Amino acid sequence: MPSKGSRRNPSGVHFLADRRIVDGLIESCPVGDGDLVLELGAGQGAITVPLTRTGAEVIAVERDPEFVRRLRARTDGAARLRVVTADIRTFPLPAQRFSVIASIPYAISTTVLRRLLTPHRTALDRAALVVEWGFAKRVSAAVPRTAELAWWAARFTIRLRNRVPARCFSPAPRVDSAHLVVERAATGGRRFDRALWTLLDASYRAPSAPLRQSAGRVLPYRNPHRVLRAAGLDPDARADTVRPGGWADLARRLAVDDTIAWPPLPKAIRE
Ligand SMILES: C[S@@+](CC[C@H](N)C(=O)[O-])C[C@H]1O[C@@H](n2cnc3c(N)ncnc32)[C@H](O)[C@@H]1O
Repeated sequence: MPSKGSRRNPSGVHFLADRRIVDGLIESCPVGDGDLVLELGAGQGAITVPLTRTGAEVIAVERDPEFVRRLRARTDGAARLRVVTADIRTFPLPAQRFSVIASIPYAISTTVLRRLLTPHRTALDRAALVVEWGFAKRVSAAVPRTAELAWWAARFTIRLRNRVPARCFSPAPRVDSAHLVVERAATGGRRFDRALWTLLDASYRAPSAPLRQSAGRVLPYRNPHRVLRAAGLDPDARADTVRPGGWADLARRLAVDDTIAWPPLPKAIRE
């Protein structure tokens, strides 16, 4: 969502105007009775209203008081809906498991994904998101470009489901968007997280170095070849060519080796 308004679009907001996109989002992230779902940037309710029919408990967050007023009027009487006037960059996220279904503002996509995916104790289960097309390509790339993207992709599967053409919004933005699906992957607890982050941090500091050298720096083994090969990784490959599943496999193997004392996670990942 381009943030600057224009004469044609004073609020700068692009509302979803294609019901098939909304239905597809909800279908890709099934929620129902007993589930908690957050909508981040609810606008005037294009997604909120169909969400109220799923039976899930819905928290719709929107910072624009006028949109909140209209949304409350439109959903008056919806039993399991809470419409909250808040900033999604600071709104406290639930400690209990939750899903997110939302068309998030382009300008703060990284901030929103970081809040949802970076903390190692995040309670996010699944998400179906409409995001800007280029952003979706970056976060769902088979080979992540940064340690943070690799951290996200090793702990969650992130799939670009389909293109959402600009014409599906009113008014239409300048660029297309994408429907992104995020699902928690089976990982392995605190030691897994520590091993994973330590490997990623070391490797992405020297992304063009061979894996045996960069990962080898944090492995206590004199010869890291064997453990890398056992995880299906080529010790001579560049560290920044490893796929998220490869990092996860390696971290899982190393996490069970009690002789390794992994450093604590940095503050940015603990919180
Ligand atoms: C792309 S629009 C989506 C609106 C609606 N969900 C839809 O699909 O039609 C994003 C919404 O996020 C709201 N928004 C932008 N920045 C926000 C923030 N920091 N906190 C809360 N809401 C925000 C905008 O006011 C807008 O309603």
